[in-house]
Amino acid sequence: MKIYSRAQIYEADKITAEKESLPSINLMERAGGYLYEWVHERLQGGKVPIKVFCGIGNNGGDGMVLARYLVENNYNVTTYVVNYNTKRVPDFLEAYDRLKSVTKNWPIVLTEESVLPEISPQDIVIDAIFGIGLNRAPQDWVKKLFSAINASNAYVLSVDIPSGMYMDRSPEEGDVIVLPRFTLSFQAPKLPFFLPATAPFMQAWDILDIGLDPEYLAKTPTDVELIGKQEVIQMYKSRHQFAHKGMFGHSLLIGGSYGKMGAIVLASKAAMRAGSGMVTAYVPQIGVQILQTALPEVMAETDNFNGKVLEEIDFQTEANAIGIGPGMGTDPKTVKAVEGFLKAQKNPMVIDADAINIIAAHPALLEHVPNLSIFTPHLGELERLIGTWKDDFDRLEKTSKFAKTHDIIIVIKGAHTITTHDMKLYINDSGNPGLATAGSGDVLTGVITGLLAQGYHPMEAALMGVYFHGRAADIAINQYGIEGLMAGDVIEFLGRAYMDLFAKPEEPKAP
Ligand SMILES: NC(=O)C1=CN([C@@H]2O[C@H](COP(=O)(O)OP(=O)(O)OC[C@H]3O[C@@H](n4cnc5c(N)ncnc54)[C@H](O)[C@@H]3O)[C@@H](O)[C@H]2O)[C@@H](O)CC1
Ligand SMILES: Nc1ncnc2c1ncn2[C@@H]1O[C@H](COP(=O)(O)OP(=O)(O)O)[C@@H](O)[C@H]1O
Ligand SMILES: [K+]
Repeated sequence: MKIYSRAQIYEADKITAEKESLPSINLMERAGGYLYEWVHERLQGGKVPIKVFCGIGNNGGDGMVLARYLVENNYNVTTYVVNYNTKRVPDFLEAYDRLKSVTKNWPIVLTEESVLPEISPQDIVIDAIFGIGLNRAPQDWVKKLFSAINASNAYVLSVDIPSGMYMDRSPEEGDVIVLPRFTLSFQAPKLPFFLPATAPFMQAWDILDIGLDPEYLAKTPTDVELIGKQEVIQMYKSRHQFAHKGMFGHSLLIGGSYGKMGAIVLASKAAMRAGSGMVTAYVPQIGVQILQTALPEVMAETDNFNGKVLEEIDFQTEANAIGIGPGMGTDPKTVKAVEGFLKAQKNPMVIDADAINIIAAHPALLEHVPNLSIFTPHLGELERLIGTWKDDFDRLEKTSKFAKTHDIIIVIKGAHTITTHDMKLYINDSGNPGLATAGSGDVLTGVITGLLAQGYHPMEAALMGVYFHGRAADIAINQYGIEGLMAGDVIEFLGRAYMDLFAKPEEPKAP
């Protein structure tokens, strides 16, 4: 699913109005009408007090239209104009006049001098104060209103985006954002809904299709995309009846060290479950027995030393894809081995954990990393690789520039893992906090390597791998719960994640 920028949303608004040869107030009427339908479906005429807070821009206009419908349908509504600016936009003013024409209870105008209204926990608050147009800090009295809404315990419904949330920067000290129970966002989700500093404000949300021009939406390329089942189905290649293991590639997982063999065991097993035809693990000698006992399906290769870490990376396996890093450690001998290994590589590979740390500490090695290689850092590893950042948006910009400069793919792991390549961002839509457990990153490395070995393009392998990893965890928590989930369980549910791609949605239960 595409995620549009603010400029693209404004453009879509404009084109829609032009194409339909209708004044833009009609689009606002439509948006407000859909908001009303959503609210009415749930309230069914109930007399709960509804307080509609409207700004003086287009977001406020949407709120005014909703308020008018509520008044016309005899709801118990009080409307407020949060008059944070003297420049009320024309469509807002039109929507304001239309509301005044249907009721004697005109909206209450709030200014810096006003006493803010009492909001009780029994109220429903409609937050239509700021939309995607917020571009500077609101005045203190407006922030006080946000805080009062948040402190009220009322049910808060935000229109389009919680007021106070920016489209292009994370909150800073002193910022206040409305914390809604639900957000109804127009047409498509917005980027901050998925970023660590702002996603916590999106406890529940849905998209309201307000009929923006489908042609514009379809043909406009976006810098950001949300990757879910529909996108992954299009990448997936099914197997034919006469398939044999030679067709699905040989994965080589390099890593492990004394006390950390589990990481490479998990990665190797995950590569098998992801569908790799064959898997070999390249581990220090002390790890061979552990690996072969744990995973009879996986072959082992080892170096010519007898130490606790890899001292050499020199293998016979003719691998279709290599994943390096899990459990490897950063011993100086291993660093030397990785240097030698990287210099000999031509094909894209998966670079994780300590392999990232080694490259971060020796940036000259980046020059030897094959193009389209997939780095899978968590935030700590990412910071070592690219340096610090100011906020979530700055991190995305710096990471995508770094990936572009070195022609690599970077998978920024986290609650919504974001993959970047060629200045585009792909946000993953699966996964849950059960994955915040030791070893789940090693599993991801195995899955992506296994997909790469099967001939998927590195971008497909990265996006599908992240999706299946998260989806497997989503299915697995039905059995293990979020707290109980372990990395190994995720591997066991990878097959179910594949099957789920084509699962029919559940039939509605008979009444
Ligand atoms: N396609 C869509 O998504 C549609 C969007 N519409 C609505 O339009 C909204 C965007 O409207 P606007 O661009 O008018 O913006 P907003 O209504 O979000 O903001 C209002 C205005 O306040 C100004 N402003 C920003 N920060 C301020 C601050 N701190 N203090 C004082 N003034 C400030 C801005 O310049 C802006 O013009 C969307 O969020 C949505 O609710 C609808 O009208 C219909 C269609
Ligand atoms: N709260 C969360 N929601 C969804 N996915 C998560 C969450 N926390 C972590 N993950 C995922 O779990 C994995 C953790 O990887 P990593 O930090 O490398 O763990 P480890 O080093 O223990 O293997 C990543 O794929 C990450 O995206
Ligand atoms: K809002």
